[in-house]
Amino acid sequence: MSNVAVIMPAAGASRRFHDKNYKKPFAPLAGRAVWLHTAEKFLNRADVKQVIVVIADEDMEEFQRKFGANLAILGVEVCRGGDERADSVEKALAKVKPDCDLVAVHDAARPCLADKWIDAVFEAAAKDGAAILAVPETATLKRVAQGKITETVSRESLWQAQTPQVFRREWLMEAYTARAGKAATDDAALVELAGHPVTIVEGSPLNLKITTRDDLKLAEQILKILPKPKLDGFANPFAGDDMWR
Ligand SMILES: Nc1ccn([C@@H]2O[C@H](COP(=O)(O)OP(=O)(O)OP(=O)(O)O)[C@@H](O)[C@H]2O)c(=O)n1
Ligand SMILES: C[C@](O)(CO)[C@H](O)COP(=O)(O)O
Repeated sequence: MSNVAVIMPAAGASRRFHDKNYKKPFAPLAGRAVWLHTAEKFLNRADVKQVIVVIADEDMEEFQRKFGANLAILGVEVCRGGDERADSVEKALAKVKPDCDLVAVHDAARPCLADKWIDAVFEAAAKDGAAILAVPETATLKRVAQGKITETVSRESLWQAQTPQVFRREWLMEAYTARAGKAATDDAALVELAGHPVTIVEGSPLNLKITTRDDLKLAEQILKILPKPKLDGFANPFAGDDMWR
């Protein structure tokens, strides 16, 4: 069995979420914060040895006030994020325990995970060194400029990357060392650049990234149909509190 460290980026600005009360990782979803739903998917796994949630500087004080006691119970570590998602991952990567041979990066904004998808991408990464969940592109894609279509882009062989994205620790370290501040909207892009092949594991459109308020409504419905993770003795720290208001 691999020893997996999970990095959960939750330090974004949630600009597209347009909620004056909450950033999306902290928004209430079926009675608890989005990030807690996401963390739960990993916390009871025997192969997960470390969970690091990445929080923006501006949110750290409130986050610790609200969740500090539960973080200790759950063994979730906290790390300060950076300006870009890749900066946040890079900061957390420096805290990954050396005995973790795999590192899984999973958006805190993707709470709708099923164990079978995690199992599949972890297994593929253990075998191949790098693997990500993704779904085949099913829409017709248009390139647009000034509100007009300039090109219809073939969707042939196009997949939508998701997370978890899972890598041998040394490959991900190497990729981030070589990054030199380059922008990257996912971690696989940096591992590809470092010359390592990344295996695609077909996931599900249900593994939704919460980006807008409508996505939150969708996530609530999806959670109803996903198998629930078992989490004995977990106190719900989000007891309708208004800490993010
Ligand atoms: N500097 C950043 C930017 C993003 N993220 C995290 O990376 C995940 C995916 O990013 P995205 O969905 O783009 O979140 P935001 O950047 O917050 O969204 P927006 O672009 O609407 O501001 C989210 O869990 C987000 O919190 C992060 O940890 N640090
Ligand atoms: C990592 C990711 O979820 C894969 O689809 C996506 O790239 C995150 O992009 P965002 O702009 O940071 O949401």
